[in-house]
Amino acid sequence: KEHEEQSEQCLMLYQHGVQSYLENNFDDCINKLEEGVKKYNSYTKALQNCRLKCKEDVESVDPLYPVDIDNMYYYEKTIRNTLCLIKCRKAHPELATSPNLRPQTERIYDERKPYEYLHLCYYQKKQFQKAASAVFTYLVVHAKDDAATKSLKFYSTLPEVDMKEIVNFEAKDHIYLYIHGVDAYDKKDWKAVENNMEESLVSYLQAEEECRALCEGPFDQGWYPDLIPSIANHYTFALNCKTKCAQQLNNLNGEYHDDLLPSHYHYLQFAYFKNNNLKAACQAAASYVLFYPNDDTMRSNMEYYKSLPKVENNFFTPRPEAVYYVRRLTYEKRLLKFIDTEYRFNETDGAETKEEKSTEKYLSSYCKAPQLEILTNHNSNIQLVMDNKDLNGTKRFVVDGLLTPTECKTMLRIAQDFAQKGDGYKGNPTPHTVLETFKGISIGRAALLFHFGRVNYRELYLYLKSTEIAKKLLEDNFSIKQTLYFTYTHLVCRSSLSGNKNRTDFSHSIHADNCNIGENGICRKSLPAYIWRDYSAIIYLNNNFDGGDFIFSQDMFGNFIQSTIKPKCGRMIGFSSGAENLHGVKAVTRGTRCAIAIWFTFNKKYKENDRTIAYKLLHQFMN
Ligand SMILES: O=C(O)CCC(=O)C(=O)O
Ligand SMILES: [Fe+2]
Repeated sequence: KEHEEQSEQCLMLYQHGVQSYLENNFDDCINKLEEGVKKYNSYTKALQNCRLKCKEDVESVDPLYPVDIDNMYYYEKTIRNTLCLIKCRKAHPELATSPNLRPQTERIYDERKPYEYLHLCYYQKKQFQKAASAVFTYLVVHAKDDAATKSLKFYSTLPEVDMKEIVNFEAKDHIYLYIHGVDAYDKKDWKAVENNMEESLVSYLQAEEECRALCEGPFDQGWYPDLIPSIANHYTFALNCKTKCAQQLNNLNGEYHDDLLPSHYHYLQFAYFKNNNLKAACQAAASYVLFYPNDDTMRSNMEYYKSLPKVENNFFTPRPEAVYYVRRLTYEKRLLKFIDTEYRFNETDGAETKEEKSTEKYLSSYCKAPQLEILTNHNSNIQLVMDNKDLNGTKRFVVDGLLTPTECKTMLRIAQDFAQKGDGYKGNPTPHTVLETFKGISIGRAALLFHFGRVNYRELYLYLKSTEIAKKLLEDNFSIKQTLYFTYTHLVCRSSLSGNKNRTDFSHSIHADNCNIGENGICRKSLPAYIWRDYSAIIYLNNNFDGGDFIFSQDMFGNFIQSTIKPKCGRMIGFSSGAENLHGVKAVTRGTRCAIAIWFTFNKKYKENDRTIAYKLLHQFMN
């Protein structure tokens, strides 16, 4: 259909291509996938061009009034820019009919999925060289893919395949220019280094602008914030996307070069020096140190240049594009850091109300979320390792293997990057003991960070999935028939502030999760305790710290310890939240101990609404 959305078409072409492959229809597979890639690339190219051109166009127009009041220059520009974008879209057939690609479509093409099948179809049609290049293109983005690696190895043994001719079909211009530049450097062809590196630099910066332009797409706020917050939210979302562009560009055919952009200046300063262009050499050196101010090698190069008779002080002016780049980068980093640390979504409203300070306030208007059924299909590596008897009590158990080491690392990364001091405990950074800091990130905050693009969908998915498995394990082990609801979920880390191994205080003193132990030892099920909690689960993520054992205790002072559980990645403790399960955490005397703590309730009123929002956001994203 002619008017079918571009996004639909790209998606369909991919799906049909894969289907054709499965049906052994290899010609059709090649046609569909090639066409999909072509369509996607020409669509994104057209979109980038419009956005970049319009931005440039509005810069050169005089404003309607000669004085800038109330930031009106800025808004006038956005209004002009919008007009320009509308016209530009109209002028491009592929942009006119469909405003935007769906995230699912973007993911398929950005992750080079078509090449995963395309190479197999090329192979079947005996187009071996193309097959090798296609699988190589796929490998550039999926370096660890086993099947693809094996295929490339196999193709390279075929007599029809010339290893030197294997190319990355999706390489941006700077990739091969840079590679040629490095080759020229090895061959001491300084003029060629100069040319290739200068060209590569221009291409790199251009590619980065294009990538950034693609980030200026739509953003579903999901609710209706005021003018300023909606500008801020949308901008943050785009900004976060933009900061990831360098990552893509630094992938040099599968090898990741963190310093790809600055290294251009490194090569250039040397080439210019060899070509006797001292001024250009000094400028390149000065540009390099903008990125790495403390680089000893470059500093001493500059000292050496300074000592040369013909060199003047003003030679050491960094190049304008480098100055601009580094300034922008610095500002953007500061802004994102500010957002990460200062945005608090959880003002407290007193412990008597619900414990959860709901994300709902910020993402209101979300209601019924479709459940993602895949979530509870867990692997069979989970094993019961301790039961009531082993733990000396009732309604408690320990399982291992809930998370893999990689999954633990992912969760730890979220905690490291985004946990806030005292989260879940009214912002108190040391709620349990002054000798440790306590940081947390609730499922609600993770969902918001995902919404703003700071946490990716795999991470949020893992957070949800692991906690869903915990729920299933509780239900199975305790044969729970009633509907059990999540009431609060947070990922918390406790970090030691004192190396004293003889500490006698607790990281978390002995308590029950749903009542308050009084002087008389009786646990009162009244507010401000979290009386609605019925079950508790703790999933551990690491063991590279000292202390931090979990204990079940008969008394509130820890004089009669019933059992001790050492945290480790993938271990989970499940127990009922009442006085029958007094427990605590021994002091953490070195390092950081992270865990996901989850509470459940039978009382629907205390259901964790943030979780519903998280599902809804994830669902939207995946569809
Ligand atoms: O982190 C743990 O092992 C237990 C934490 C705990 O008991 C709680 O947060 O209520
Ligand atoms: Fe507890």
